[in-house]
Amino acid sequence: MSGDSIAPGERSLPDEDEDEGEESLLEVEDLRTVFYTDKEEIHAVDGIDFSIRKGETLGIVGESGSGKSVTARSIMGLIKSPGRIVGGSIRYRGEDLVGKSETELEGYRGGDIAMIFQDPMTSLNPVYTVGNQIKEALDLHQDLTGEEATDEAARLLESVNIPDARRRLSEYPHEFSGGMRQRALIAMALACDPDLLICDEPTTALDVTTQAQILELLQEIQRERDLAMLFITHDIGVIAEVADRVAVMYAGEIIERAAVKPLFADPKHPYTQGLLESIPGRNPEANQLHTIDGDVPTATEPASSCRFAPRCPAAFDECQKVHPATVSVDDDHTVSCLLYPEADSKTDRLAQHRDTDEVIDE
Ligand SMILES: Nc1ncnc2c1ncn2[C@@H]1O[C@H](COP(=O)(O)OP(=O)(O)OP(=O)(O)O)[C@@H](O)[C@H]1O
Ligand code: NI
Repeated sequence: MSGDSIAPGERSLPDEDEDEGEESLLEVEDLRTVFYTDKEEIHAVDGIDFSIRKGETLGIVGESGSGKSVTARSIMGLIKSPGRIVGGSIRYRGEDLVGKSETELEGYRGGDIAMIFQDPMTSLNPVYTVGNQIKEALDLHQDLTGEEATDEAARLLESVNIPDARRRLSEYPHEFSGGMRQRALIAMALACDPDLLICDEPTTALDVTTQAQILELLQEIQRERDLAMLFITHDIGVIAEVADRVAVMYAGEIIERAAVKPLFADPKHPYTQGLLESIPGRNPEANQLHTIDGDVPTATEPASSCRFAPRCPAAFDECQKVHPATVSVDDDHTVSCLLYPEADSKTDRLAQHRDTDEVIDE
């Protein structure tokens, strides 16, 4: 069903973006989402850029409050008052989703783009059987009804490894265990036949064994269906298992972006380095688990400094005064930190960061 929602006709072609324009399914550019509360403005997502290519998994990792869920909800068109997308674009197959009507967005949601949340109970309706809920999605998105829909629903439950699938169609969500519910939710998402699956902490509420099984299942499904995935987690260890590319978020910004291998082998940002040190077993000499002291600050105004500076072991005076620009340190590896470009003198670096909103090349 992909592409159906994009009507043919006369419209200007989307900008071909650099080298990845053709294969990018989703391109997010300078996205800004603000919550206007009685007390303050919260810049929950503050100018982020990333893209997801067909069939790949982009992991977004960051501590609690860094803006991961608001990013996901912005893409899904689920930001409600007092929140608002105030800038940037979210292009899906070249079409900007920002500014689309609720009806148009409903066409994408669950159709082209599906989402799985941390707590399956909030997405499953307790008063309908699991089978009915999957069949409703099949009716809505694949025009399947009656016997055909029942067969397909059973097949979907089997495909997410729920034993005795046909019988379990007539059970209610509360009769399923936590892991089974998450599987049922994945089946529901698949009933929409999406091209992009957004997973917001899908395994956080599960025990370790179930978590591993669900991660494996998601990867299997992705390979089979050539799905693109946006995988959100606070656990950088999980990222290593599922992601092809990674975006590290901090206080509304993406502070480092790279393919998973270079990010783990050679993290550039002190925050990323700190997150990696917190993985148990990664640093055998450490006799206690390293954690970064303090919390993610709430961004209540546009950034005029490095928001990580107060917690950063490498911070110097200017970090409190200059907002770091994005530096390209390698092919498809960027970092937003005044320590880069590494080869330049401190004076040169600061001048570049002060002067530019564009990417600085190393
Ligand atoms: N409806 C809302 N009203 C006001 N502020 C909000 C709202 N939703 C999110 N925020 C704020 O936006 C910021 C980012 O929140 P978000 O939920 O995206 O964080 P997160 O990275 O997903 O964290 P977690 O790992 O805890 O889920 C936080 O400061 C949060 O308080
Ligand atoms: Ni979240």
